[in-house]
Amino acid sequence: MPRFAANLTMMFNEWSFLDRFDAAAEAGFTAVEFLFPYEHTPDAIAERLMRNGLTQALFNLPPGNWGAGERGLAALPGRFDELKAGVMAALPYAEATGVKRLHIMSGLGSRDDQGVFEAYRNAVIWTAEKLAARGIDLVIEPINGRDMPGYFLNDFAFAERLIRDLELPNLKLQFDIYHRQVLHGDVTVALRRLLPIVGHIQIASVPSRHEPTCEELNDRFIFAELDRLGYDGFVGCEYRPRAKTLDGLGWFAPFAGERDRFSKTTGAIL
Ligand SMILES: O=C(O)C(=O)[C@@H](O)CO
Ligand SMILES: [Mg+2]
Repeated sequence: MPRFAANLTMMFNEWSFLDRFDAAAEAGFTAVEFLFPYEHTPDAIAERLMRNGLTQALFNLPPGNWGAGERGLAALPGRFDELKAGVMAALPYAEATGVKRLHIMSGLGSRDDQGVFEAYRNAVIWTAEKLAARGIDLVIEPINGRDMPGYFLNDFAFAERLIRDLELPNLKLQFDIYHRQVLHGDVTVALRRLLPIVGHIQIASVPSRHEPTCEELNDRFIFAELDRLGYDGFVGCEYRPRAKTLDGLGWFAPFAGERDRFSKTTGAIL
């Protein structure tokens, strides 16, 4: 059974950010993820995780000026110092939450521009090495251009090539099933092939990005396939609820008891 992580940026928006942890645990989630924790202190986030017995599955490194349209700094030549400062700013959050993987967003830019490519490659190498020393994986996620026009990392084959070429043991793929289907399709075969380099998975229905199990893909088949493949990582529920979050959790009901299957202290499957 997949270990689902509620995405607290998209789900449980009926609650204030910190109260979303309590609501997700109450709904049966054992893990959470979100885009950015940086408006809150590391201690405040850690306290909510602890109080609710939740595992922090993932969050993103600082993305630059999000409000001004920036979507990461890695591929932006001339912003390397700022990227490094962002990584350092994220480390106290990683330590407080115990998270084992962080997502680096590439930012906007053309993959055909050599300077942009080199900036991205260097940023990924520097960050992966910095995180390796702390036992944390770095994940990169191809994102489709309909949701994020101009995003540099918009191709699974490119991401795969980079990960395989760099041979950094803690550099992995964030396989967002929603983006994969919009970009290329062939979800199941891609999962089978790429699983050895996958560090995190996310799910939403296609094309609406609402709750899974109701549109283009047979999500239940994919969940069973992840079990068949022996995937033991998290599946982030990165979807926008169609209406109220709790009203849309029918798809999750068969999985909501999973919290009893994991040791809260070791994370081991019981
Ligand atoms: O958009 C997505 O998909 C993500 O996973 C985010 O982390 C980046 O916006
Ligand atoms: Mg995603």
